[in-house]
Amino acid sequence: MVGITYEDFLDRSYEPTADDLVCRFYVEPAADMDAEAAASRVASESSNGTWAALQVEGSVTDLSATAFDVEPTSVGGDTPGTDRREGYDVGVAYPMALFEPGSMPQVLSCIAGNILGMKAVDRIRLRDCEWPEPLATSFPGPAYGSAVRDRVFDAGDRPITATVPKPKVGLSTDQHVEVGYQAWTGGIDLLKDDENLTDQAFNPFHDRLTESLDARDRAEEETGERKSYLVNVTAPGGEMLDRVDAVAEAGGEYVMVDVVTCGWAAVQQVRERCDRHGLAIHAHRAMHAGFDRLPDHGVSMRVIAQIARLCGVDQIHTGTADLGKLANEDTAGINEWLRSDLYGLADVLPTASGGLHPGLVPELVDRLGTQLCIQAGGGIHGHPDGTHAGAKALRAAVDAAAAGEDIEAAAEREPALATAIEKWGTETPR
Ligand SMILES: O=C(COP(=O)(O)O)[C@H](O)[C@H](O)COP(=O)(O)O
Ligand SMILES: [Mg+2]
Repeated sequence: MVGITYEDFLDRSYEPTADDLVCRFYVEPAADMDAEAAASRVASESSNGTWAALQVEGSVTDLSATAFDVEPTSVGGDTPGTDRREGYDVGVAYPMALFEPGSMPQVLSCIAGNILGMKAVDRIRLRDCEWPEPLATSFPGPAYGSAVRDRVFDAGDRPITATVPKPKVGLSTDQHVEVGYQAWTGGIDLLKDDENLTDQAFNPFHDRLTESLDARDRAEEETGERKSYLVNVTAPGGEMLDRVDAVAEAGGEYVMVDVVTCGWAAVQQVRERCDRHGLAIHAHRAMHAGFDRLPDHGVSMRVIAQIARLCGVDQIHTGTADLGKLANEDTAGINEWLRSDLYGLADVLPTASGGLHPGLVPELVDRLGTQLCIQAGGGIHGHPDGTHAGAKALRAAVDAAAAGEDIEAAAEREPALATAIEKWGTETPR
């Protein structure tokens, strides 16, 4: 390895082996770099090289990555707030031995580490990964994935439904639980905490957990349907694991984790702890847009979803295929990947959320299919007749879409749905 320079990390004739992790990047070289030099720097800095030629005494294991593909491409310009930009599609192959099996933080410190801030490139985005079997199967993957529809509920092939009480923070425990009860008895499957509700004085975690699960039991008895609660266990370190244990003790079926703000090491710990208890994991992706919103930089939502699947979440937010209030990246394509075979690891049930209401359900199901969790907050609690009516409206819209029935026909039977359609129509909110 004596005298190795970054040019040594480019080989256009290299053919990735079955054990290589292949990453696809979008790269805009710095003004004084050509595309091949920039691609070499990406492969170098993300594996075992640096900016300087190295003088190494003795032999070291060669863990160099190889930039094997550098083709002009362009991104952006097709969605509001993005400009069309010209750059390069760069393929980099990483040898398996570079990675610590089963450690997502270590993997990401290679493939999404220093290179994101490297001056050799003006922009760089990790767009996609092809995970080799030895690396993928060193992670547990989800315990249940889309099987939650049968294992936790009796939902068959219809989308499961969830709601997050609004306002997202500020409701007392009693108010929160009452909203949950009204939603459950109106037909919603899952009560869900919001991303910034954890253990605050106005609504403490343990009170909310036990009282919500009591209300769940009452709602199950009243409706004859199975119900569940996505309680947000997000917290630093051991406290989060204690909260996972508390959910199991209280008779919950799921925990919810803010996976990006927590970090992947924490998600891996939660996955391990949930395994002991047979709990499923719902992944909220708050902060993902800091990585994936710009098409020319960061880490794509596609890759974030891949990481989440390997770490073992059962459900994850992947957007609304542009029907809702938040910017989305290829929801349908990401959902397809989450369903695809990955060396026998379980799939992940995608959650569509963010600005949804009953009138959007037919188009949502048309674009994304029924293997879905459909979550509505404002689209339920903003119903003119309140939460219970809002829940009935969403459930009627979902049942109709799953049965291939027109929403108008369903609205004739369910007045709450007619009211929701009258209020919001089929408009996309902002
Ligand atoms: O609170 C909500 C939705 O509330 P509402 O239904 O009132 O819009 C979720 O946090 C967002 O869906 C997150 O976004 P994403 O799902 O895109 O990660
Ligand atoms: Mg939210």
